[in-house]
Amino acid sequence: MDCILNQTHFLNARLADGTVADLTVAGGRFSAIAPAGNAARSGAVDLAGRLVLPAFVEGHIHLDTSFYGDAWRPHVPCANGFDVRERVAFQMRNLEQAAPMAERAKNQLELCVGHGSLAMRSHVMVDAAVGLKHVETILAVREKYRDLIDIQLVAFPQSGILSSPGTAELLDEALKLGCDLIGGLDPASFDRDVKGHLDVVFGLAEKHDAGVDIHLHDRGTLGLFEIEEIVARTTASGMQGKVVVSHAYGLGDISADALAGAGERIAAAGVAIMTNAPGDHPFPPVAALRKAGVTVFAGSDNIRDSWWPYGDGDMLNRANMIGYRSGFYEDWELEAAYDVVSHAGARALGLEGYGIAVGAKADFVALKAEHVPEAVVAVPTERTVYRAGREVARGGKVSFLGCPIYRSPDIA
Ligand SMILES: Nc1ccnc(=O)[nH]1
Repeated sequence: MDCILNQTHFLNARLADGTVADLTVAGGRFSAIAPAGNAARSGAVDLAGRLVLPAFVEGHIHLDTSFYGDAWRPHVPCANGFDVRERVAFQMRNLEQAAPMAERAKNQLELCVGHGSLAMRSHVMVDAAVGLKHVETILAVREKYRDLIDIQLVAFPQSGILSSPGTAELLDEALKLGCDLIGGLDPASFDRDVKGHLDVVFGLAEKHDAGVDIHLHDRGTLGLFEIEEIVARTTASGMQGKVVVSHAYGLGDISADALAGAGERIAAAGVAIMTNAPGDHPFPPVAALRKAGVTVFAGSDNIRDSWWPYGDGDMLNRANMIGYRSGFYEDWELEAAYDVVSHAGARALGLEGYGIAVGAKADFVALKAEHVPEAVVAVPTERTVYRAGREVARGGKVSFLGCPIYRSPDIA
């Protein structure tokens, strides 16, 4: 195979709208999409009716803290109900004996690419104890893999901001080093100072023209109150479309009336909500929020780390979990579950050139399914993943085909 082939044809691609098309890729982007049977055939890849979807969007992961690919670490429950501090203590104890962070991050990253994600957002912890060590390591991993996957990094204050003196300065530094977004963590229950916490977060966002992505585990009306504070700040600082509340468990256990008003306000502020439909936690009502116009997207979150032993880096499986927990049965609902791990994720992350369209990046997955609803319920494992029109993974494994393609100059 010609590794630096600039133009490629893909024949007989089944698109999400049910049509079968021939796709032409030039310079890493789709240059033509025509009804099947029209493309030039020499050197073409026959997709034989496989469903072609844009690569999935892994919208929330922790590349620095997974044990995936390392020794199995049995889960240790919190002593007295969910407690972030306990989870972090467990994490730090175990990380001391774990394989080097770059190696664990690579294992996780290849797991995600293997399943068809070619864009991701990773939170990377910053606190007084670890300083910028995690950020520096994950920045280097991102650089190494930049031609394979697009990675956004969030400077994440895992030990709070006000309760971990020096963290605000470290977050500032992390943004200077190359993090794209500023994170946050339960301003009420963790730092016990919603205003003080958000002052730092939005202050740094403004200073660095960075997006915001806040971890919010706080439940019920406390969680809702914090979301409303974030919504107000977003509007006041003109940051519509650049702010995310991750987890937002509070939206999962409030009354329908409270939710209706909140959904409208969240949508109006352009604040997106990330959920992974986590095990036994209440989670945001995906259908109701989407109906209100909120961008709801998803991520694996933790993969085999201190939080839980689950996680497989497969966003199609995540769509299945989200659909299952949401009680989605009809085709349009299954399509919504798929949207959460694809187009909605692209919108939340502000990705340029996403989709199967002329001019879009040729980052896609070909899989054996009749259509999107079937893909969501069947979660086919037989998939081929293409980055800029070149095969990079097959059957769940990154397969570089021995080509030194990742330095080729025509990949943006
Ligand atoms: N779900 C979470 C993962 C990692 N850190 C957190 O605070 N929360």
